[in-house]
Amino acid sequence: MRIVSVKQGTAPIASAIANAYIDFSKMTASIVAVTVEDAGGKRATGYGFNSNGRYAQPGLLAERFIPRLLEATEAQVTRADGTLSPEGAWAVVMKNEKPGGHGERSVAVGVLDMALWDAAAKLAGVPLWKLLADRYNNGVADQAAWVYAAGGYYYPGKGVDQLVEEMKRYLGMGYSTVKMKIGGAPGTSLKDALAEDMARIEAVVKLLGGDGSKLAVDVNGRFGLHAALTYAAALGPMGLRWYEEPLDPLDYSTHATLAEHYAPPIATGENLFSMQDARNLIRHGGLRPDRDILQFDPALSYGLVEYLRTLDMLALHGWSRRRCVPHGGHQFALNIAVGLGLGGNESYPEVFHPFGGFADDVPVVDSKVAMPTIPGIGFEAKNELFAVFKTLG
Ligand SMILES: O=C([O-])CC(=O)C(=O)O
Ligand SMILES: [Mg+2]
Repeated sequence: MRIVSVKQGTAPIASAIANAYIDFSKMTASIVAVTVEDAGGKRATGYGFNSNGRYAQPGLLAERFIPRLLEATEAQVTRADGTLSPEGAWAVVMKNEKPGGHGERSVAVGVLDMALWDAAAKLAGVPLWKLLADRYNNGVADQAAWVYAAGGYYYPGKGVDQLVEEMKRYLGMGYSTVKMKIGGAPGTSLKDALAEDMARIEAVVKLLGGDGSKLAVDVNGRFGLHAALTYAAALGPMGLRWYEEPLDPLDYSTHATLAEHYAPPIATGENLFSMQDARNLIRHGGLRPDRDILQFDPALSYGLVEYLRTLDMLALHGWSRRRCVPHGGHQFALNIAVGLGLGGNESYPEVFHPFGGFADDVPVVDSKVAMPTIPGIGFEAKNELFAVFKTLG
């Protein structure tokens, strides 16, 4: 195996939406194309991008990670059976990088990792979910992935009626579980913010036939312990699907305190970018393996090579993979969910296009989505996204 070329670009995913912590008015994503050639001269180009929420990483890619990948020897990127080794490539790009302090280099490495897995599956002539099932899951893949519709963002002039209309559209698309943002009411007291959010939440739960277990709410890490507990007291009786990122993602002991006071599921992890950070959450966050949801996003956190380490760590700590529902609503995590037997995947029916969303013409039925059978991650079956990759030449 030989790395032939690596190209990178930056694509906009800006929009007027906001969560409780940031708006997306200047959001960008890195895109890469990695061309690989096997010993028989067969070439494949894999594509990668970074998940929403972190900006494009052109500097880190150009200065460190792409040059290292281009300098990799054939032996370094080849497995014993002659196939492409994303693990070997990972070790090459991470050479001379100290542990800890992950910053956003995990985002840059994740973009390359995604492209390498896409190329590996294309060279093998199989969809990535199948390659993963065969290599790491005893050949067992799920038939489909459970997906939920994430949205319910704050948007200028958006009131409760528009929020309910948006959620109604998701139900019409085949989703049965939806997610909305909370905790973002600007400039109000905690009491007023809670009253406003409860009105929004109650309107959506009413649309869901009164079934709170079909609604997740997402704070995007905005609350401190007092606000998190105040909301927890109000949300508890509603039996929501989960209460997401109520606290700063790195404040583990405060999660443990919240978990003592809030019995229904808590979800977090989308802003933890390494196996070690994930392990600290598991060790110190007081989360409960029988109900809580782990949202580590392989595209933001050094890619699938690192995510495999995270899954091993979870197994050692007695956590099932079914508790993992990655953040990011992208096809990469969808392949991982199906091929490795996770609990499901996020989906963004109306935001973060064209990076969010799955293959064209694959309908969501009963909140489940099946996988295309084309080789690789499936980008070629998603026209709008593939058009963006084609700009790399
Ligand atoms: O709004 C965001 O940053 C995305 C997010 O939290 C999610 O999809 O769970
Ligand atoms: Mg979130």
